[in-house]
Amino acid sequence: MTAAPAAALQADGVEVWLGRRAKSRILHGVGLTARSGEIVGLIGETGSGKTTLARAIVGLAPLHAGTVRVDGTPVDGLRGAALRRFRRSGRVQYVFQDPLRSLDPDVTVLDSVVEGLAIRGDGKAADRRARAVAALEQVGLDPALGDRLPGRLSGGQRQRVAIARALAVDPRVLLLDEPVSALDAANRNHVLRVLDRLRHEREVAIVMISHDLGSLAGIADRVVVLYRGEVVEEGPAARVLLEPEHPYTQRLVTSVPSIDGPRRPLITEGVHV
Ligand SMILES: Nc1ncnc2c1ncn2[C@@H]1O[C@H](COP(=O)(O)OP(=O)(O)OP(=O)(O)O)[C@@H](O)[C@H]1O
Repeated sequence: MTAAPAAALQADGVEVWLGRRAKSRILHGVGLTARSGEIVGLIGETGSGKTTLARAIVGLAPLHAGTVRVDGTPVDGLRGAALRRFRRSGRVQYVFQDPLRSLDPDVTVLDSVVEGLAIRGDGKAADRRARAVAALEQVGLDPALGDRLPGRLSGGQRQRVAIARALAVDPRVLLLDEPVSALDAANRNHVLRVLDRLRHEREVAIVMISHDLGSLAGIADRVVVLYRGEVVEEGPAARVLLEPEHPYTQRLVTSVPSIDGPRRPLITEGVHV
């Protein structure tokens, strides 16, 4: 019998302390795993530590303890040139909650995606442009929008540009912080369909932080529940969202107006590109 391949992302025992003078422990030994092609929902109330966990995974928040592995290789202890090489490799991509933070307001959409490839040192300039156009098409954006500045796009379009920029470098792991919460229903559904397609086509592991449990019910395979910096429950999306076991998850789920059920079809009409 051959061993199962390592998860694309495996974080174990992640502990993070933050604060300038008086530091407080924000994460208390958190574990998070995502396999290729899997979408994992990360939920929890405001301040539970979701963003901090994503930042710790990409090396933006210091790890006090714990490990982060990508395809089985530890990446948390990387320093100096090794860390720069890992960052440049683009194997883990983090898309901020506000896509404007991921995008330079003075750089056109296409150049912004090209720039992500250039940082990685991928291919010749002409190849990078072709790959950037392909990435925009993959997220359902008309490449004609490539000449626009981010400020002249809708929120949904900007979110897709940020995802295209992250995807262009062929990541193994994509961390998305509230990718759909600020979007209207049509744009939300479009972004969700794009993610669902990409995990199959690109076999990327996706961790999706979201307050929008209805969206997660439609797309996530597994859900991890964070409460005050600890994982209190995790399991298949259907089980966690429809039959939560932990009282905290029960409160979280019942505070949402309606979850129609996992794997409900994503709405397809009214798409704005
Ligand atoms: N730089 C920092 N210094 C000190 N405390 C911080 C810092 N960043 C975050 N925190 C604290 O860490 C805790 C977790 O914050 P975090 O942003 O990870 O939560 P979250 O679950 O992502 O919340 P939200 O859903 O509102 O985005 C909060 O109590 C927050 O105040």
